[in-house]
Amino acid sequence: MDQTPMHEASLTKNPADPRAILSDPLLNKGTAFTQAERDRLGLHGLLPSHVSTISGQIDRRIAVLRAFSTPFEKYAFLRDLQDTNETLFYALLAQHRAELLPLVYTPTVGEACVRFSEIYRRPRGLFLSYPLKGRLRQILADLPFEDVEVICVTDGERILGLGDQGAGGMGIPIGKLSLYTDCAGIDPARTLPILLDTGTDNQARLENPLYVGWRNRRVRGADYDAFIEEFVEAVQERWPGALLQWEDFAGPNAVALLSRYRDRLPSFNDDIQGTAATALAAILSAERLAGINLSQHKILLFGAGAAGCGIASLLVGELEARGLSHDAARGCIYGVDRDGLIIEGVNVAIPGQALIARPEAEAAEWLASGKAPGLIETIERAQPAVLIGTSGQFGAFDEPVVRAMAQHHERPIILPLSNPGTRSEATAGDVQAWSDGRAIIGTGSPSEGGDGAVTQVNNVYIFPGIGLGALVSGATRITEAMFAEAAKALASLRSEGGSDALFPPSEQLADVANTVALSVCKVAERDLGATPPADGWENAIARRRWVPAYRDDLLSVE
Ligand SMILES: NC(=O)c1ccc[n+]([C@@H]2O[C@H](COP(=O)([O-])OP(=O)(O)OC[C@H]3O[C@@H](n4cnc5c(N)ncnc54)[C@H](O)[C@@H]3O)[C@@H](O)[C@H]2O)c1
Ligand SMILES: O=C(O)C[C@H](O)C(=O)O
Ligand SMILES: [Mg+2]
Repeated sequence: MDQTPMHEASLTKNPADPRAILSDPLLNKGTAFTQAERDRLGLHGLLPSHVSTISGQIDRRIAVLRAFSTPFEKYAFLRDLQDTNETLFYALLAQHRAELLPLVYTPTVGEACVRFSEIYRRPRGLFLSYPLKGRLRQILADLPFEDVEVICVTDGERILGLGDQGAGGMGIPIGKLSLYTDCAGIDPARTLPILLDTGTDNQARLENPLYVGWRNRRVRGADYDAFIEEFVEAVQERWPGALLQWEDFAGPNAVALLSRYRDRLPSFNDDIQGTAATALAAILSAERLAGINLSQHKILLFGAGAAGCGIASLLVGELEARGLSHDAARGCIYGVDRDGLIIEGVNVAIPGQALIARPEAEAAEWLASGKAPGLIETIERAQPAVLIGTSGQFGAFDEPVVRAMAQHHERPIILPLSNPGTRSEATAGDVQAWSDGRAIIGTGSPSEGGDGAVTQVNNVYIFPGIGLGALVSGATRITEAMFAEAAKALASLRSEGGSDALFPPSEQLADVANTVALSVCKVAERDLGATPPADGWENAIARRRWVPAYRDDLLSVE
């Protein structure tokens, strides 16, 4: 006997089931289906009577969203909208970007990753779990994701500063790709979030009966590497030329995967390279605001992991470009990690730290106490003009630290970049208060407790434009020069209006993405031989933009 439930049977037996269009988030218009569409597509009865416009829908959705009391509830509401009506989701986001960005992205996306299993409802993107090893090629070949242009992938091990979230990490690629569409106008049908589920070492997740991921400790070493290799080969075969963004991998894997794959496909690590360009742009803006010359000052990086070492590397390149020798450029940068000031031969923990390790001879006096100096001691000795936090250590920039920074500089530049706010080295309000309002401040997450002059220094100012520029120019590689130029392009957007803002406000992220994309296209033309279209890169960038408007060709869909 046929055991198929009746509603499923009728769905499969009738491919023209009118409900199919309502459950396709890229085609669904909800109450905005016109009477003619309802007639033609057989939607009468399936929708309430009122025929809305997209602007009416936006007004209704934003009113409903504002009635929720917590950011997490609002996040779940927005994700649900994204999974049911993607056009409306992006139209809403474009119209209310400043309000919604902190919900679909940092900081709320962090809580959403921690609580991912509680709100998991519908499939989005790909979960490729380790037990599928050996089958990835076939799985990708069989799935109906055609024309994918941008992939964001994580294994969930370093989700913001919140550590290992296993499969819950999927929230991050979903959020990043939402911004590829919102800011850079990449067609959502051409984006693909991927979670490589190689297990989790988060005991709470492993023990939680609700956890939706693969309940296994993390696969490591050669087995892990082979799985990633299989994944990359499968991606290259299925979507040749697609851009692959590595996101929120734990430090050592982040560095290793970038160096293994950066020359094999258009690919970059957002936490290393996107963050570096963002931080450099913030420093270039702040330098002009403070009226200083960076090459005559010291910069202190607190937390020299993937992000910190990426920033160091791009900074050294910038200082060299200004005429400093390699050693002089390195000498401008100090790194303090969990074992104090990073000193050659003493406490270099990862290869990237070697670039900024202080020579042992120079540090001999400092080591007299038998221990590498900590943050405050390093500030007192080096008197840096810039302090950057990528440590994930909440409150590490305390009052003595900020006061020490403010003692030697009229306008100290203080950038607690760790996310989310619960992992930030300092709040903007505290930095303002402890520096008597003199500090130039940028925080990774939207600032809480600061006034209007605090900039969100987050790689969302860079990665959408990098991706857009790479796609428009057809770049086969994402190069360091692209990040250096992107940083300069972003810094050039600082308004000279007298405010302390380092970047334009988030409302302008679409313009920012265009500017960054243009700088990438120019580097692709100069260094990779990309050919500009006859009417120039700007027009090519503008032409590419997907806009969140309902399709008006549904009446002709067969
Ligand atoms: N604002 C942004 O755009 C942005 C971008 C990337 C990363 N981040 C944030 O930066 C943080 C770090 O990211 P990552 O990818 O570099 O991670 P990571 O794990 O590679 O690096 C963190 C570093 O901090 C060090 N650290 C830990 N405890 C410390 C302590 N008590 N004192 C000094 N150093 C300590 C670790 O040893 C490690 O070197 C995260 O919170 C992340 O959210 C922000
Ligand atoms: O995701 C963000 O908000 C920025 C960055 O990529 C991070 O990992 O913190
Ligand atoms: Mg990240």
